[in-house]
Amino acid sequence: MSNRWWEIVVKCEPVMEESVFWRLEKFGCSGTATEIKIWENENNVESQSALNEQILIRTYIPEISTQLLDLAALSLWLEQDAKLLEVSTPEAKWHLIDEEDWATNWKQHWQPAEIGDRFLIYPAWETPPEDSEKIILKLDPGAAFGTGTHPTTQLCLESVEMRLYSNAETQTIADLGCGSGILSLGAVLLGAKKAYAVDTDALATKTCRSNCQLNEIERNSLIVADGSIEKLIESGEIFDGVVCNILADVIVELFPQFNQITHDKSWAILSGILISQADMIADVVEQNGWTVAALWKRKDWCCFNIRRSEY
Ligand SMILES: C[S@@+](CC[C@H](N)C(=O)[O-])C[C@H]1O[C@@H](n2cnc3c(N)ncnc32)[C@H](O)[C@@H]1O
Repeated sequence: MSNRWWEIVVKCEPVMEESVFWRLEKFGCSGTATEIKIWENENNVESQSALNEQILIRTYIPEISTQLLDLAALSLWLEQDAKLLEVSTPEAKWHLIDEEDWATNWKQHWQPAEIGDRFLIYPAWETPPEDSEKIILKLDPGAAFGTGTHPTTQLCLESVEMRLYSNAETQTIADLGCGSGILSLGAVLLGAKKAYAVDTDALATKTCRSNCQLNEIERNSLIVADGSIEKLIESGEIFDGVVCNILADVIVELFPQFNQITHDKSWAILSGILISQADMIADVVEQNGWTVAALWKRKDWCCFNIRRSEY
């Protein structure tokens, strides 16, 4: 049976070879190989003839075992390793290879899973039980992120459950970087008044819309739009809660605009953040007048529960 693999290519200085191999092995890659390449050092104007020897390390990991967020984390770890060795930052690139039979294979591996106390995530192609006490959230994530298998999604959905525990029907939610829509769907299924989901990836918003239909969500209860925080600002809505599971660097960029879409008692859930990036996020949160209420961790990842008021 064939499936899709990520081909990861790291270009780095030869001195990093061992540490890159170790890092890739720890990440779960197999079949790692090195090619020696010599590039002209275009940045070195003074010595036009100087050559910059770099190596290419090529490796593979099944798509089923990793997600884009993990690959971004890998890239960050490589950058940190290079800093420790005091060499230039390696360039890591990845792409998917071989699509044959992928969907079938992936569907066999993705099974229904409980998240938090209330949710049972069900693949669209399976028949959910009729007598479950859980809220059944049906998903066909397609190519979008958000099956519920990633720790950051789980942490966010558990936080949404906690936030909406007693007052769901009063809450309007923004889902910034919605992917499959799992977080805003979860909020609406918990009884939230309304949710707005945005994503810069048109495939994600398309998937989110079809997941709304799958879960029989009324059109006005979950609005989906292509774009980012500017779409939420344009909506003119002031949100009681914002969920945002994107990479830390993107959160840092977007967070100063959170005050334009929230009121002074709003809350937010931030994830997609490596534990090593928590201090950076806490600083940005506090600099913008928000308070960190709780920090949850799972594996290498963390999730911030924050609020605008001080109490
Ligand atoms: C890690 S996924 C999260 C998906 C889902 N919310 C979850 O928790 O599983 C991040 C999503 O954010 C989207 N994204 C990345 N940068 C963005 C930005 N600046 N504004 C809006 N969405 C963005 C990506 O396309 C991706 O679908």
